[in-house]
Amino acid sequence: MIDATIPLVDLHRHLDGNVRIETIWQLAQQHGISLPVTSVAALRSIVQVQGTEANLLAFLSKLDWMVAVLADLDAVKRVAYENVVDVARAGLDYAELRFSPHYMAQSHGLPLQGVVEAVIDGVRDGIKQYPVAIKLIGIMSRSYGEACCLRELEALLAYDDGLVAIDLAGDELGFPGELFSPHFKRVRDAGLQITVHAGEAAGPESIWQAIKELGASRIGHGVKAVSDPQLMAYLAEKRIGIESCPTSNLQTSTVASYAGHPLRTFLESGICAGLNTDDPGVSGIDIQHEYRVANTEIGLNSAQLRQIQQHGVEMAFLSDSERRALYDRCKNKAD
Ligand SMILES: O=c1[nH]cnc2c1ncn2[C@@H]1O[C@H](CO)[C@@H](O)[C@H]1O
Ligand SMILES: [Zn+2]
Repeated sequence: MIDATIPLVDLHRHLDGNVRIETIWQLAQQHGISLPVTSVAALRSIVQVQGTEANLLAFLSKLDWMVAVLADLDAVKRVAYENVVDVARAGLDYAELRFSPHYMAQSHGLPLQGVVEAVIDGVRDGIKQYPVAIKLIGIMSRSYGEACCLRELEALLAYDDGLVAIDLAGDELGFPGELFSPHFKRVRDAGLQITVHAGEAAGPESIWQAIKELGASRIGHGVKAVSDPQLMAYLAEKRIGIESCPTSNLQTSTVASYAGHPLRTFLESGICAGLNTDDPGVSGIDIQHEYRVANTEIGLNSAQLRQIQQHGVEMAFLSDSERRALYDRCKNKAD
């Protein structure tokens, strides 16, 4: 199902949505943070989504447990490091890990720039020990408003050579993209790439806005694009990459069932769509799970799965030489 000759990538993966349950438990003990449960097993049942949530915001509240235990910068660094280990153990060749410094900092009032530095440090330590390639995407958490996102962006831009792109995530309905036009002007001026969560909770107009006003060259989720044929044609023509995350979409009730996921329609419309995990720790999944459901539930055949895998490499924020190196490494591994 997964082709060993094509690099396996995960481009939409929140590292602050992937804190290990055992790590939450240990950090809570270490820092005297009280949890509403008395065992690791019970913790799993409240941190991981069981079935589906009513909407995006209910799903996002699950991540709060993961950042509630980030009591100091060592904890942030640990989580970043463990994310690299998880990427390697999942059999991925390359991942883009995204994180929101404000979201990670807010529970314990950590310094924003310190958080960015700790994430970069933790990832650097991880890739010294594991044979994976990683790039980082900085997130502005829109749910905290424009002013907070500006501070968050400034902390991220202070380390712009450690990042490949900026994203906008959180409450898409409550905080529409137009509030963040000035922010993305700064991102474009800094020469970073842009991906935006759009068309997940809001409609196709949010995707148009992300592309035309904010400058997104990739879209996170983009589920609602299917209701706008003109947009579908535009996405295909301009090769705007769609970062699909089917299990996340099911768990946030963005789609009612896997069968109702638009991934197949994206492919059949010539759109460059790939498969990703979003918040693997919250969803309790890995990338193999997403390929499996794409096959058995969404109904993609093996040629389509291969195409999806290739799309991931195509839309990765890599230079052409980095992309070639990734293919070469993977080919050597398969030989
Ligand atoms: O599926 C998602 N949709 C929108 N926002 C998300 C999703 N998953 C996580 N975050 C948001 O990303 C930041 C942490 O990286 C937080 O703002 C969290 O709410
Ligand atoms: Zn996401």
